[in-house]
Amino acid sequence: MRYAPLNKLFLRTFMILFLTCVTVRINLCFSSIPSSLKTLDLNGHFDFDEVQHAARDFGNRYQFLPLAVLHPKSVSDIATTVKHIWQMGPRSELTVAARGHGHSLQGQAQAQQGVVINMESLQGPKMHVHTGNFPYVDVSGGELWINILHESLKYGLAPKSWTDYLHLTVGGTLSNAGISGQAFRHGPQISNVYQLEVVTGKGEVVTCSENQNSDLFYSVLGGLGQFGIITRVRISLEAAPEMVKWIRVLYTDFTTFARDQEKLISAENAFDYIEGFVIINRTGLLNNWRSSFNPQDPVQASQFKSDGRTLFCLELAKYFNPEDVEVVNQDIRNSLSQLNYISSTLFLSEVPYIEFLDRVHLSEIKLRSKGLWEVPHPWLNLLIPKSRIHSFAEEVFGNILTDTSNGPILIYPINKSKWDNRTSVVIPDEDIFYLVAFLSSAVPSSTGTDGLDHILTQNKKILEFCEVGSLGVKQYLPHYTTEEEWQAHFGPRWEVFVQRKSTYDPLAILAPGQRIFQKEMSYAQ
Ligand SMILES: Cc1cc2nc3c(=O)[nH]c(=O)nc-3n(C[C@H](O)[C@H](O)[C@H](O)COP(=O)(O)OP(=O)(O)OC[C@H]3O[C@@H](n4cnc5c(N)ncnc54)[C@H](O)[C@@H]3O)c2cc1C
Repeated sequence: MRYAPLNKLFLRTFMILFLTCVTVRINLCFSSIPSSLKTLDLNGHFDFDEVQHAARDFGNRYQFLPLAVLHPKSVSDIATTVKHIWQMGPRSELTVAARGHGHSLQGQAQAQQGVVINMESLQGPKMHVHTGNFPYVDVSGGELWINILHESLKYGLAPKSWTDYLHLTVGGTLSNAGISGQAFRHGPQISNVYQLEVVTGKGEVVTCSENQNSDLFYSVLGGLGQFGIITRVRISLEAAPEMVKWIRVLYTDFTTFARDQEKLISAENAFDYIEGFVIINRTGLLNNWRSSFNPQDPVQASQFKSDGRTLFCLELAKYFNPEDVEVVNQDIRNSLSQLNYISSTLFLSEVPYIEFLDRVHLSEIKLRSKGLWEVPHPWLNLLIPKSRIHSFAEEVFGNILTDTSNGPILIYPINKSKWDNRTSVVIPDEDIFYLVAFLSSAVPSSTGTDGLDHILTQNKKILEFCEVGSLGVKQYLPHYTTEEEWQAHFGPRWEVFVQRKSTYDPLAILAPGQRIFQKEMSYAQ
């Protein structure tokens, strides 16, 4: 009893000393992270001050401030940085996000208090086009698709599979899939890659392909950046056409529209690009088209009324070279004669190939000039099995949405046979599935139907409808916040995904912005 006060005093002193030591250690640990990065021997450099831009993306809704931005000049800069963080082990919280063009929607290319790697500054070997029977181009993982197009066209060649917008990086789209109107024939961009060079979560530089380190190759394709940073890519090419016949026709009946789309994606050589979009309650639609398209029958087209109607536009393209124009015109007439669109709504245009592929950039320039590009983009991209697309269309285009004034809604079918099930991407389990993309823009601080809250509520209703009806829908560019949701997304492939993570990025250093894993392999909240 006599010694009790003394014991208490000793205990208190000990606790104060202990807590002080822990605090100093933690502070030392955090303050030493930037300085330890500063000691790395790099060709490029770290920026610890100008980091705000890396906390933004196209979605304009999520902002996670990194500790540093690496501007790599070589692959070894990336490998050195990742290896350094890997060697620090679980005692450091540091994560690494490769940032392509930052066109993610919910912070997927960001890293809270981590390192963001600005992939566009990677200056690997110059882009190199190989001609011959199986032409291909070797590019940096941070290269923009528009630059690849320009370079390969110098050799009369071009990649086969695209995204609608080309100011995205190769590494960014290959981490998802890369889908556009050519996917029905060539598959997504991840089906058109021969080889990758990857920096894994341990900082190893590995070359992989179908025959070499194939598990890593397929893990990374569609892998949401979880297994490695893509530093170099070999992309398959084909002969590029000079010109494109670009066609639009309208339908009022969804069943007829979908039947024609499905007929076309199964036809041998009907068209080179097949997409579609939904238009609800739009005034003067065909009149607006006249700035870039010519109506086949101007008088009838001028009498067509789009107001108050739900319309489905089939968008087609046929590639050609000028010397073949007669044959191509005949082919197009034949293909169109087998479709059941509203005849007065046939609109045609003829544009250079490059202009066709880079078409969304024109809209970007217009929107930027009006200050409407850098607004919140609450996009929702869904892959819907063919067997459920009719109930989806009936409910979503008939009930949930009352107009399409917040942005385009794309809808088109894709052949599953063109996808490789060894990649990490998750798609519906049917031979044909539809991409439906709600590409909404929100007016900042609006509380009306063009505001963020309204659009998010609509997205939620759409997702709830899919969930309740068990439509077997998969999100493309997926975004979830709980482990249960990620598990449900991957379904039976979850185990493989986790296994791949523990093989290639066991400390969960890479792509923290996807919020699938947390460092040390525990899962996101
Ligand atoms: C206007 C617009 C149009 C679009 N059109 C289409 C379309 O038609 N089809 C389609 O499929 N998609 C489309 N997208 C979506 C687009 O493909 C994805 O958002 C893509 O991730 C953007 O590429 P990015 O270079 O900006 O990637 P970022 O947003 O920078 O990164 C995306 C993810 O990939 C990871 N990542 C980036 N680079 C690498 C790398 N080198 N190695 C490993 N991981 C990496 C990031 O960490 C992040 O997790 C469009 C997006 C926009 C904004």
